[in-house]
Amino acid sequence: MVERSHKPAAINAASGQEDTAIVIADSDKVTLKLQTGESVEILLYGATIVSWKSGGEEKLWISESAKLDGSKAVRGGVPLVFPVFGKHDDPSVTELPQHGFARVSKWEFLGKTSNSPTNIQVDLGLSPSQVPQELREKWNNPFGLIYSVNLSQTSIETKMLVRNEGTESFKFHVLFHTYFKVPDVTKVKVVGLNGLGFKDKVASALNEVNSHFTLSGEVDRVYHKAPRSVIIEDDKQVRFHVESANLEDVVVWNPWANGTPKIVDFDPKDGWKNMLCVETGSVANFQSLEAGSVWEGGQVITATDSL
Ligand SMILES: O=P(O)(O)OC[C@H]1O[C@@H](O)[C@H](O)[C@@H](O)[C@@H]1O
Repeated sequence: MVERSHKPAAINAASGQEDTAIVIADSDKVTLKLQTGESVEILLYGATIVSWKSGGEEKLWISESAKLDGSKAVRGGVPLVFPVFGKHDDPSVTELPQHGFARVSKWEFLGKTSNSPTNIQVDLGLSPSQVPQELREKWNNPFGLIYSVNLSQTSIETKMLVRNEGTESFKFHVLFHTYFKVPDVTKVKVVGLNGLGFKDKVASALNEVNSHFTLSGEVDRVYHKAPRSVIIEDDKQVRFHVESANLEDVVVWNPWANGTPKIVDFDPKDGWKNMLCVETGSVANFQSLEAGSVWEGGQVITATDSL
């Protein structure tokens, strides 16, 4: 149970009238719905956002064979990366699996923290007792996470609060691993990352073009000290605006045709054409958190084609 001074009252069932925003929570999932039709679905497993609908359309890509039963991390939506990004040789995290344990732990629904007909927010919490035992032993730090998801008519906001509840400092990575749904990734431009230093995790074919890049092959890049604002657009229009707060890095990932056959739960295999991960986080360096301290970072994603 995550302790907090102003813990909201949990709601366990449909709480709204038909003319207002509602939150529906069951033992596996929390659903937020605005009266204007927008919605978000969050699995308690991993606190993974598995659907975001805005303007009548799904905005997130999710694999047709994604496991939604808590048997493995969800392939798609917005999985959460904590306390390590990828695999890392730092002794404090080296035993952990790729991307840590937040995405494979069952979170607690803490409740609804704001609500109007056009805006609704829920909080979810994770503490060590909810982390699978074998993983908890590999990162034995007393911590509390509070993950807030806020839905409004054209945007979602995701915020992570990390609290050190121990007597010694610890370090961590955190990342919102967002799978954006796009009509044709070969036409996508990511605007805002030009000229930045990055770590290339594959020797990829990537065409740098002035203030943006287009994709023409597998890409897996960690852009360090990225700007707060990144835009995903294609030949037709700006699709998404991603605005981050207190997050230094942006990861861009698409496995392309050669990469998807190696990912067992990636379906259809040509689904890479319709997805792009643009992931805001703090992963190039560790954040260090003193005993008793709190860190917070987040992002707002606006679906500009719904405006
Ligand atoms: O297959 P996973 O563990 O969900 O990771 C997917 C990808 O996640 C990205 O964030 C990483 O940069 C990639 O290297 C990785 O392949």
